[in-house]
Amino acid sequence: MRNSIVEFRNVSFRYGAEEPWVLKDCSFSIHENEAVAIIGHNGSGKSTIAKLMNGLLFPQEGEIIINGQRVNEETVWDVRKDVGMVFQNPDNQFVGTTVQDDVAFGMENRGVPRDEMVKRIEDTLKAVGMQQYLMTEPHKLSGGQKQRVAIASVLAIFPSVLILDEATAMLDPKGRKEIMNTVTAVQEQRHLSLITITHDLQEVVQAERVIVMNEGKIWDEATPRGIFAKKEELQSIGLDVPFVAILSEELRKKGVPIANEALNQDELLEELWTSHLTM
Ligand SMILES: Nc1ncnc2c1ncn2[C@@H]1O[C@H](COP(=O)(O)OP(=O)(O)OP(=O)(O)O)[C@@H](O)[C@H]1O
Repeated sequence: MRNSIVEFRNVSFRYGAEEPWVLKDCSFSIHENEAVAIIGHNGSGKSTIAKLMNGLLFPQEGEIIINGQRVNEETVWDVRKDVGMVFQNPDNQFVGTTVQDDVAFGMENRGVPRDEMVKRIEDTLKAVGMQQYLMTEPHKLSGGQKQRVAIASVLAIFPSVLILDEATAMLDPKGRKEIMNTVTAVQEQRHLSLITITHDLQEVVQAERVIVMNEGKIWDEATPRGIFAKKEELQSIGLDVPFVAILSEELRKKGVPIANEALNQDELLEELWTSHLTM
């Protein structure tokens, strides 16, 4: 069993005493080197969870433990070293005038020695395929390149957890795929826990586990296969399911014996081939 890196224990949160509860009694864990997707309808509380994880917000009830440490005003700077976040809009995440300055910024704030900084800038930009853009001004980069630099800036702090909060939402399908491939490679290399908050079904399918939020509560958590088997229930809470899952269901209704839930085209073809052999 892998160690748990993030633990939410009966967490409830609201943005003000007069505001409605945004999260109510949420408990879950995320383990070392685990890739988890958090999904849910708009306003279900996903981004709030991300902000609670790195101490941008604090819960009114319950507790959040990151790497064994309870998140509060005293531990928040340690926690932020451990939990890196990349947001949706790359233009809001730049502070440096060159790519190099930008990656250096977070390290400067944390007092990383200069030689070490130079090494980390080189290593992290290489990890995200941006080493040739060291001196480029960020506004000259494409959306996907900007997100790669934002990821490098976070990785340079050596977090244990990387949160992507709709970080690929502004990219085209190719750009999304490239970013996710890069992040997956980095996750494996650095044994990171990866939390992807997303509406993109392809990203959900890539996760080991999916946490489904509905109206501020955890509605379910399971593997992508387990989650997408509940097609109608998911649709009833405003969520999409992959097209192959809908197609499989329709084929089943027409009498095609598809035994296992398919998550992509290749798996569905395999299922159809197997059922053809047994018919
Ligand atoms: N700063 C804020 N002040 C007051 N209410 C807020 C604030 N930020 C978010 N909320 C409310 O909290 C609820 C949850 O918002 P949150 O952004 O966590 O949802 P989400 O699941 O990430 O949504 P989306 O998929 O649209 O990004 C929403 O009802 C939202 O209006």
